[in-house]
Amino acid sequence: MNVSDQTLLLHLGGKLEVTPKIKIRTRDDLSRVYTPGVAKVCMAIHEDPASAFSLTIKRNTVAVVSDGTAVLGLGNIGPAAAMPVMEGKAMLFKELAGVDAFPICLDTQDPDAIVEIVRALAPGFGGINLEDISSPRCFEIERRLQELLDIPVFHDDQHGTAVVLIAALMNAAKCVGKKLGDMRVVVCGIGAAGMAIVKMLHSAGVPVVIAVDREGILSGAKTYDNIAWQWCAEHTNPEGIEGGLADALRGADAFIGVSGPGVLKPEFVRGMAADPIVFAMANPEPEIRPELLEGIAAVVGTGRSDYPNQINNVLCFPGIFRGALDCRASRITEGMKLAAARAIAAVVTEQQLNPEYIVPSVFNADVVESVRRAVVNAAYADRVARRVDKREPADEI
Ligand SMILES: NC(=O)c1ccc[n+]([C@@H]2O[C@H](COP(=O)([O-])OP(=O)(O)OC[C@H]3O[C@@H](n4cnc5c(N)ncnc54)[C@H](O)[C@@H]3O)[C@@H](O)[C@H]2O)c1
Ligand SMILES: O=C(O)C[C@H](O)C(=O)O
Ligand SMILES: [Mg+2]
Repeated sequence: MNVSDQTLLLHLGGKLEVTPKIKIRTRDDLSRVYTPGVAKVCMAIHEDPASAFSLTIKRNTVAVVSDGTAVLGLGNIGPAAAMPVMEGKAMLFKELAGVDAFPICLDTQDPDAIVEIVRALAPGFGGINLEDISSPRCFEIERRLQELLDIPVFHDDQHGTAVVLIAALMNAAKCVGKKLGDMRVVVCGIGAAGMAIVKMLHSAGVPVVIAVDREGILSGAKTYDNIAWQWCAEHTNPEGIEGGLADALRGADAFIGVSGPGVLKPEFVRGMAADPIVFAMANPEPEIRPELLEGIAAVVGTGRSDYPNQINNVLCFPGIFRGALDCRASRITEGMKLAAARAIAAVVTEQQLNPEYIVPSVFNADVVESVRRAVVNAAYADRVARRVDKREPADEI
């Protein structure tokens, strides 16, 4: 790596800073924002804890928490090396949705310690975005934290990815004239992202899902120590087929990769059903480079910004948290996630939809607002919204 590398230069000193909203010019200002005036505000919150949402930054803050165990597809590179990704996520939260997000990288890989630390730091936050925590530890960490906290705990690599994937699949299916309800879909890489994708494919009505990981097709004939793999063995692959990825893909309508680089070969795609859909979402290097699929696949997407159809959780997490914060949701429900997926898909109009444009651009300003509205409405419908105002809250972000 070169010291003049543009990307490294851009990161000198990090990508974020904290900026006060009020100027302190006089002694009067000082006694209001700080002691003695601030004491009155502290006591107001002490008497009515819910007022923390109106009197502190809690109404607009999200903690982006990682332990550095599954950073992009780079693996267990530790908390310090995870910081640039978490700073990047925090930037996107602010730039795209006005959310004040804090990158927090923890120097422990012990699930009990992570749960206790995040529980203890939650009072100043309106939401917790877990990021790049390896599976299967991530499932337990998320579940336990959501049980302990009354603010949304959302593991982005699971649910953000699944939401955007479902949006992409809805639109890709339209492009090739197929229905989700008739599809045969292969998911490769049953980790954080893969597990949530499999579950959401079920909720979206896909009848045949086949899950593949390093040991090949997950099958009910075997038992697995990994809880995600065991769940898939019991709930997917209804025909009980066995073998590797090539076997799984024979006759399949879609490949969804959230595994690692170079896993998919063009010849496997040639064995798929007519008009194959290939979503190679491993970052930074996908399961297959799109140029290898020219003339073979009907629709191709990756997680990267340098190819068409960027299927990346950045299309979801800013809007879903914007909506959750605006209605003060206590959690993020299945209904809110499906509403977000439909909203992302619907940003691409029938006229615009084509195999190279199935998901909106990250820069499309309609995405966050559409997701926000859909999520707020679903939160009220699912009775997890705690803001008294109805539906169109929080223009005063
Ligand atoms: N595009 C997006 O928005 C997006 C979102 C989340 C994750 N991802 C990417 O998806 C990948 C997985 O992320 P994760 O958070 O689920 O990680 P994870 O570590 O939780 O899971 C990865 C899974 O893939 C499996 N795997 C790895 N190599 C494999 C291979 N050669 N064949 C079959 N299975 C293999 C692993 O055994 C593991 O179960 C990463 O590359 C990540 O960057 C992309
Ligand atoms: O960070 C990204 O670009 C997407 C995703 O969260 C990942 O871990 O790959
Ligand atoms: Mg991630």
